[in-house]
Amino acid sequence: MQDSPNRGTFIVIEGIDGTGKSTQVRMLAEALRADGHEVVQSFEPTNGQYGKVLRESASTGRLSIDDELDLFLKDRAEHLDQLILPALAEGKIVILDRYYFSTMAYQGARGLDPTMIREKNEAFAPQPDLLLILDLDVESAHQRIGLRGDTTNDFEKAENLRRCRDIFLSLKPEPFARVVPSTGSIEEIHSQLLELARSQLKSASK
Ligand SMILES: Nc1ncnc2c1ncn2[C@@H]1O[C@H](COP(=O)(O)OP(=O)(O)O)[C@@H](O)[C@H]1O
Ligand SMILES: Cc1cn([C@H]2C[C@H](O)[C@@H](COP(=O)(O)OP(=O)(O)O)O2)c(=O)[nH]c1=O
Repeated sequence: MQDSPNRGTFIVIEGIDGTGKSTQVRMLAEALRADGHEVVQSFEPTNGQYGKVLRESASTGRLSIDDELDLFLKDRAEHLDQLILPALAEGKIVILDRYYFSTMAYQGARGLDPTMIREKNEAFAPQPDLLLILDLDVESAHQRIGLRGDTTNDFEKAENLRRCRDIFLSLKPEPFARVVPSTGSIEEIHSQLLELARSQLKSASK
């Protein structure tokens, strides 16, 4: 399936909240379209039947860890089936804002073993060709999204995100992963990501 000769290129952008993922996914997709590629951009959790339950749970009360993991897996399987794999089979570039590395990080930070989470995902979800991890300290990321860190809730969120960041950084040795510091300007980071994506596309076409 993923190894068909017409397969496109699968790029994933990850990082904790406020690192600039959605900004960079949009800019990267536009730049690659301007280069003449067909690009599909998407995000997880999706707006599909399982993704909706996950989004609603953020305001209606958090699910049990097992139910949460189960829904992220179902949402991803549906996303792969309906959008990601068909686009790759047609030779398109797919760019995702979050994928199973977010499950490793966030459900891992909540107490599950990231290695177990990875195995459950890789049983059905292909590895991306390029994983771009935007890295920023939790305080700066919080400032960008307007959290001040002066309530107990903010403090707990910060502790949790520090664990997420560490899990993302643990992926650094993977051959398909690149950690990009998200401390520069939006334009600077965009240039770095575009260069990495273009060199991936070049090596894939050899
Ligand atoms: N490199 C950057 N420097 C300063 N602000 C940024 C940068 N990248 C993004 N932002 C701003 O930070 C906020 C969060 O960015 P966003 O792309 O939504 O992040 P994420 O999708 O990772 O949560 C937005 O207001 C965005 O304009
Ligand atoms: C994809 C994914 C997201 N998440 C979390 C991360 C986010 O806090 C939340 C919603 O993701 P997202 O919509 O990307 O939020 P934001 O735009 O605020 O970054 O879902 C998980 O816990 N596990 C996962 O597998």
